[in-house]
Amino acid sequence: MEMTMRWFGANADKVKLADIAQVPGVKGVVGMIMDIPAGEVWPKERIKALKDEVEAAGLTLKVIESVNIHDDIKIGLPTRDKYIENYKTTIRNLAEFGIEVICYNFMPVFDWLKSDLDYRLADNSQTMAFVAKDIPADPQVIIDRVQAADGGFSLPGWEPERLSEVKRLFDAYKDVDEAKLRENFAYFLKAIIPTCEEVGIKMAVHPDDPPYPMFGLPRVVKNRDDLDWICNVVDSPSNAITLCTGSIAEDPANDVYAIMAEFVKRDRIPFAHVRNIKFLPSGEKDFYEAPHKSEYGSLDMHKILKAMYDNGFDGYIRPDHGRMIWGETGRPGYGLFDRALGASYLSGLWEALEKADK
Ligand SMILES: O=C(O)[C@@H](O)[C@@H](O)[C@H](O)[C@H](O)CO
Repeated sequence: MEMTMRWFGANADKVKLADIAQVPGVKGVVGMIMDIPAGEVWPKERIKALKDEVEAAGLTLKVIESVNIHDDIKIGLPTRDKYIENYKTTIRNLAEFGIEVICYNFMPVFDWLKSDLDYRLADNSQTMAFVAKDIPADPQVIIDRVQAADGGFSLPGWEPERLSEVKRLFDAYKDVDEAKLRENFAYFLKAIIPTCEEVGIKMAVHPDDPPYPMFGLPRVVKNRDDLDWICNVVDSPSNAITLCTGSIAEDPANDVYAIMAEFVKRDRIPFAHVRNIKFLPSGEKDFYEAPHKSEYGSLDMHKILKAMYDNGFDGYIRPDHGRMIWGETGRPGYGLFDRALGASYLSGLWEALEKADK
């Protein structure tokens, strides 16, 4: 297991690499080049510059999150082949600089969705929440809300230039139902996984967040059976999963512990986002993002890490969204302090699992 933290790049993150390097247990960063639009090739010199910068801080760069998938691929337009070729070039370029895992998602239009980016806990820490009745019927309302609360940092998957086109995008998806989205997903995987195998990269899909349809858009990475379908559609260790415990557990019907155990055992989880959520009494699927430690949320983090440990997990972990605490401001979910506490806590649990085993 190697502990990492996500970093958005010097121009896009308030958190400094030097600060991440001081977090006990954290060995690497999960990197990103925010200004390359989905569909374009990541040039070698940009990747090299990122890697050099990360390594100069004493950290490793083995995981990229995300190389986003152009909507034309998800919609299945004829232009998709051009974007798939670009994606393959990016895979080759990343492999050349030692990248092992690419995290991505296959959600139409939006990345993750929350109703509240400034949800206050009793201790006045600031977190994010999903309360179904507060999700407006008009997606534009939620876009405006996210952009008003993003702390001045465009949130991953919520880049203003894409979302300005949201009406056109919704229209383009009108004939894409779940079966069609799956077909387009299979087409994409069949095209890129041979390249991944050749260069030694694992593509690791992130579960839909939340793991059920939103705004009438289909979703196909929602539960155990979807993950099984993905693993089987191209049966290769290069076709893998970023298991995000928070996202998958947002549907109480999903057994996060069993899903983790099964897919680690099948050697399909090279990267995990480990976070806790706390269900709210207001609705079956309402929750807020809790501090990582088990006692604050609805998930048992020891049980999650034990499912990973017992089944031979040897990939990368990162703490996930943290609260804003101690006066910190910045990109919602991605401050330094609470994620550092999360990383430390998860590392401690992992040490205990290792020692109990000896
Ligand atoms: O919620 C988050 O912040 C992340 O987990 C996602 O933005 C994640 O990076 C993507 O869904 C993967 O492409």
